[in-house]
Amino acid sequence: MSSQENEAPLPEGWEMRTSRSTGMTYFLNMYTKKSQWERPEAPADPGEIRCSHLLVKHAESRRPSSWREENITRTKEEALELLKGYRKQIVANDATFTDLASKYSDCSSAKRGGDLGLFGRGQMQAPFEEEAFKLKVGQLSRPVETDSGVHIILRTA
Ligand SMILES: O=C(CCc1ccccc1)N[C@H](Cc1nc2ccccc2[nH]1)C(=O)O
Repeated sequence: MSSQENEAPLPEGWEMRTSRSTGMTYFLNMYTKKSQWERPEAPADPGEIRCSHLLVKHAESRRPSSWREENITRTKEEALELLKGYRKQIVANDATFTDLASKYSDCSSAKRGGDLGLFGRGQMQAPFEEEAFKLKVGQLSRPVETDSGVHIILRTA
């Protein structure tokens, strides 16, 4: 075992193993149970994560309609301003994410406080996935734009 292998701690979610057949060191992703020979440089991809989101749609949204508003006419800029206001309230603890998502999210997940359940890569629109998989559990994203509108995302698991 070279000195390099037992030096700096491994990124989160990885463990070092020794192959029973070859005695070689390999690295195991503790979430997906996938192994690799190369020493990982980044935290292990969790495979699936769980998030809630608050979506504010606008006139250019793919489907400018929701349970809240049959015909959504606000501009993208107005949507972003609204969303920043909600984010500020949440960060200042003046309101909870669940409460604001339930009241104001233009996604059907509003009925569940914005909860989208567990999802893996390849299931959500790319900008949403990219931001969501960067979040640590409990972390709230900055505003993210998708074809659906503008979102803030809370990673819950
Ligand atoms: O696509 C859905 C349903 C999403 C959902 C997933 C899992 C559980 C519950 C809802 N709603 C769209 C709005 C929308 N666009 C999104 C893009 C990314 C993530 C969630 C999104 N929600 C819409 O209503 O136009």
